[in-house]
Amino acid sequence: MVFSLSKESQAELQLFQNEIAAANPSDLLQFSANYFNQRLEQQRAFLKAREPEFRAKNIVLFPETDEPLSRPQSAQSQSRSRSSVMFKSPFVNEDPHSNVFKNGFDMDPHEQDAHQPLKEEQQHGGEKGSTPPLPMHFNAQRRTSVSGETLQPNNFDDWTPDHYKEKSEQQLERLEKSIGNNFLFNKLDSDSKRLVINCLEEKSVRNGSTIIKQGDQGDYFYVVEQGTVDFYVNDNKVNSSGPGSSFGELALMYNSPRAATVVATSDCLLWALDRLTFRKILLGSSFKKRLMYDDLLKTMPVLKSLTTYDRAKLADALDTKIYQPGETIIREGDQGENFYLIEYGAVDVSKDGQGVINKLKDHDYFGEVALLNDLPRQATVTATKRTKVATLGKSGFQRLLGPAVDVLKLNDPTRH
Ligand SMILES: Nc1ncnc2c1ncn2[C@@H]1O[C@@H]2COP(=O)(O)O[C@H]2[C@H]1O
Repeated sequence: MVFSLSKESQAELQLFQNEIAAANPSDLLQFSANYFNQRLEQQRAFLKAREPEFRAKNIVLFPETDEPLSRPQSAQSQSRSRSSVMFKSPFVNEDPHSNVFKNGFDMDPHEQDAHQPLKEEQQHGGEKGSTPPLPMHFNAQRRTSVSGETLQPNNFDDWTPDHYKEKSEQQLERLEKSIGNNFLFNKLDSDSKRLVINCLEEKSVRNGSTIIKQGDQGDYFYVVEQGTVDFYVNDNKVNSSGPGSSFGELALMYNSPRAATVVATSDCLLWALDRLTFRKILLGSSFKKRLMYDDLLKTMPVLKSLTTYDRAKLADALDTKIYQPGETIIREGDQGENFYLIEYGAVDVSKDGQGVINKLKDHDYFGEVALLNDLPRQATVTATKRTKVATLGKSGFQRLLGPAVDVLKLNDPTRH
């Protein structure tokens, strides 16, 4: 028998496959559990935000029992205890003549007749302002959590976005122009992007006002539409930024006090996203690399001197690579382009005529000598086990390692 997957299932699997390819997870099952948990939470969040619309149509999203969705039933369909309905993503450009949608669920063709009462909604579900149809056997009350990772968001089963408000066409147009291309939003799928945009609150701030005070608890994450801001750590100015930039993520990511004071240096127009929506929607996608590399960077002795902010910026610039036993990672005499941090595995460092001169393992680093001294590679590095490394390009190495560069210089094996 040949099983064929619906286009929706194929699209969902493709997304998942892309995520795996990008993350190269060492614990595939935990990664998968977290990934699908997050997808489910995002879908719930979106539906919860629009619950009043469903209620107005007598559709109960959150039934008391573990039964699937209850809905107004025709005499014909009342005898059926379980039913399937179609979830059309309201965030994508759907073809009104098709019942297959990106990031949504399609109707099981054998079950269509059993759902006359929903037909009208199914037909109009993609139009702006209409109530989105639901996935098959949907019950928003079921628990979603499966995570075992330290930085996973809290349990949000009881979470409803507090500040959800559909933006006007005019606001959407402005947002699209000003922050639509910001890297934070580009990484979101269309459902999540729309949810985040509708949870943003507009804030006008006068020149000279303090927007964030170092040491305070984190409440909002900010994106700058207009104006400029300065950052101060312990009263020393460390940074400035302007339109299109964002700030205030660290305290929300790490549940830590604000790491800097932020002061407006002109009248500013900001968009603020509340802590829970940030953690729920943005954290797992736009700040994924930071979550992914956080444990590695925190435990690397050479990076001990970096602040949370430095580590976050460093993580943004890292890429992952896996090498098989016997593979050459660096060849003596080549030009140096990358610095390497070993997440796990083992490598031999060897020199022509001398053989193996060093053995490195988890949380060691290599590739710094050529970059520090602007020299060709001084040794060959070969994986002796399956080895996962985080790589940092030359410009990132010079910009982002901050005080860790002094430690690298002190440890430079060619220095003496
Ligand atoms: N050098 C810096 N150190 C710490 N935070 C900084 C720095 N430069 C900019 N920031 C931003 O200032 C924000 C203050 O609030 P958070 O700690 O939540 O997140 C911080 C960062 O987004």
